[in-house]
Amino acid sequence: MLSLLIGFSFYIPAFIANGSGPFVRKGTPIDRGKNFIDGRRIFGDGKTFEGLLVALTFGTTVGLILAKFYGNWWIFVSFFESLFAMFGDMSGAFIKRRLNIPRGGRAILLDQLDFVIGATIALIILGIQINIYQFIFVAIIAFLLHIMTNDIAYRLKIKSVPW
Ligand SMILES: CC(C)=CCC/C(C)=C/CC/C(C)=C/CC/C(C)=C/COC[C@@H](COP(=O)(O)O)OC/C=C(\C)CC/C=C(\C)CC/C=C(\C)CCC=C(C)C
Ligand SMILES: Nc1ccn([C@@H]2O[C@H](COP(=O)(O)OP(=O)(O)OP(=O)(O)O)[C@@H](O)[C@H]2O)c(=O)n1
Ligand SMILES: [Mg+2]
Repeated sequence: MLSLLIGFSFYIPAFIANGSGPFVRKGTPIDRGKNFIDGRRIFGDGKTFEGLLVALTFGTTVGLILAKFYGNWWIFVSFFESLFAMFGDMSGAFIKRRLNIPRGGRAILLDQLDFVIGATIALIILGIQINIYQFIFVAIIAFLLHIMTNDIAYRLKIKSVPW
């Protein structure tokens, strides 16, 4: 059980990074409004440079706390993990646009896990061992937390959709 909690703690920067993006209401779309070859937006207006910046700032900041437990290089790990979490979030948006799901449209599992997959890739690149049980545990927690926090964010008017 302890190993599951330690595995979960590795993902806190990604959670905070993904959770802080929505505080940016209007921003500069990363795809600059351009369309992909299929005539639909590359990412859509939900992926902005400002959101990326806020996500990286908060994700890296939480690394200062993790560094107390895991050593200073976790400040870099948190930055790198937050960056990949946001790449995962952008990949999720890219896939949703290809599937003709509009910005803010629902994509169960993809919405909840896109940033977790991105963060996992970052941890693997950095050689941080995550076993399958830890990954499944984090994926379940992220799925549940995502549904709950999106509901809260919707009620708080932070998000225009509750997912
Ligand atoms: C992770 C740990 C150690 C504890 C979690 C404790 C907990 C359950 C806190 C409740 C969170 C809360 C009160 C949220 C308020 C509403 C909110 C700001 C939600 C964020 O937006 C929803 C969603 C957007 O996802 P999407 O872009 O993919 O649609 O955020 C995704 C949610 C998660 C990744 C699950 C984890 C969420 C958190 C750890 C808390 C939310 C993060 C913040 C409040 C960021 C802190 C930064 C600022 C600017 C205050
Ligand atoms: N790189 C990012 C990621 C998120 N956000 C903000 O956070 C909100 C919620 O993020 P998310 O749910 O991932 O985007 P959606 O609006 O659902 O758009 P999509 O369908 O493309 O996921 C977005 O609307 C946007 O305002 C942002 O500005 N920049
Ligand atoms: Mg979404």
